[in-house]
Amino acid sequence: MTAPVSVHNATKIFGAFTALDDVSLDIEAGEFIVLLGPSGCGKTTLLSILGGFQSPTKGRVVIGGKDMTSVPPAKRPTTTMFQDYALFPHMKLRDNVGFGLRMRGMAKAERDEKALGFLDLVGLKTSADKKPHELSGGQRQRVALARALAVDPDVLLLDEPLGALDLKLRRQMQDELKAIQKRVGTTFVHVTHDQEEAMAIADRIVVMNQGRIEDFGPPADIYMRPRSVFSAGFMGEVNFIPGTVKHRVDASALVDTSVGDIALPLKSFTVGAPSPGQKVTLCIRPEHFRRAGEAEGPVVSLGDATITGSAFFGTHYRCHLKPSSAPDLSIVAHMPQSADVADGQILPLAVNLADIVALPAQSGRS
Ligand SMILES: Nc1ncnc2c1ncn2[C@@H]1O[C@H](COP(=O)(O)OP(=O)(O)OP(=O)(O)O)[C@@H](O)[C@H]1O
Repeated sequence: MTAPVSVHNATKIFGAFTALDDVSLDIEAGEFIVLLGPSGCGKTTLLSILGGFQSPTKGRVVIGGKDMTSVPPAKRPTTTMFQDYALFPHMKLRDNVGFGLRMRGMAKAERDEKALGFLDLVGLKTSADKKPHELSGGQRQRVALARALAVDPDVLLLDEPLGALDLKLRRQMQDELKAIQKRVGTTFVHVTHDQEEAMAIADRIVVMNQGRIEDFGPPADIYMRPRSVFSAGFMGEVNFIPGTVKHRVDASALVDTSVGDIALPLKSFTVGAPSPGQKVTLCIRPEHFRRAGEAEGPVVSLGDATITGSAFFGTHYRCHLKPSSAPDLSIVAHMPQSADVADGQILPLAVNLADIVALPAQSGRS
C-alpha cells in the first residue's frame, strides 16, 4: 500500500527553541523523499511528527487524505525504521520479519509465507533460518527493512538507516533501497545528512536548515537550480560571487561583480525577478568553468586567473584559482585530465551563461 503525505504549517517548539518553523510539504503516494540537512536542522523532529512520536506545537499532518495530527503511532499507516534497528538476537530471520504480523494476530502459516516473501524481496530467503549474529551489517539492515515492510505500511519513515554502515556498503545499500522502494511502491521518507546519499536515492529532496525548508525538488533541479544560497552550498561544492543588479534590459539583468559586469538572462534568477540595486550571489559549480575559447554557446569571460594549487581526482583536476581582477576571490574549478595545471599557470576563465544561478544574497542562513 502507499499514500500521499501532507504537512501543513508545522511548528515544533521545545521551551524557547524552535526546532521546526512553519514547515509545509506535499509528498505524493509512492515517492521516495529524502529529508536532507546538517545536524540539528529538524529532520528527525519532522520525521517523528509524521510517525506520531511527537506532536507539532502548531500545524497538521495529513496521511492518505486523513488528518493524523492527534493519532498515536500504532494507529497510523506508518512504520518507522530507526538507525538502531535492533533485531531480536534469539529469533530466526523469518520470525524477526514476521514479528509485527504475530503482534497483529496473523496465523503462523500465513505470516511465515509473508515473511519469506519479504526476505526474498531483500535477497535473504535462503537465510530465513539463520539468526542475526550470522549476518553482515548490510544483511541485518536488509532484514530490518523486510521487517518494516512486512506490516504493509502506507508510508515507511527511515531515520538514517544506513548511518552505521561503512562507506562502500552504504553506497551498495543505497542502490538496493532505491530498487526495493520502486518494487514495493510504498511512500518512503528517509532522513540523512549525506548529500550524495540523498542524490543517489531520492525522487525529491527536501533541503532543511534551522527548522525550515530551504529547497524541495528532484536532485538535478536542486543541484542545477538551487533556490537558496544554503541549498546551493549544501548540495556539493559551489563558488559564490557577490554582485549587485545594475539594471534590467529586456529579458536579462546586468550584474556588477568583481570579475566584471555580467548580463544574465532573467531565467538565471531562480527566486523571483531581480530589481536594480539588489544584492545577489552568483553560484557557479566547479565543473562549469572552462578555458575561454573552449566553452560553447553563450559564454561569459571572467578574465585571466592564476592557478594557486591543484589536486588530481582521477576524472579531473580540482584547481584553486585567483582571478587577476579580483585577487581576494578564491575560485575552485575542475580542469580536464589533459590540462596544464602547474602552479602559477594563467588560465583565461569562462563560464556558460546557462550554468550561472543568481540568488538573493540574503536568502541563505548558515
Ligand atoms: N526533546 C527535545 N527537547 C529540546 N530540544 C530538542 C528536543 N528534540 C530535538 N531538540 C532540538 O531540536 C533541534 C532539531 O533536532 P532534530 O533531532 O530534529 O535534528 P536533526 O536534523 O535530525 O539532527 P541530527 O542529524 O543531528 O539527528 C536540535 O537543535 C535539537 O537539539
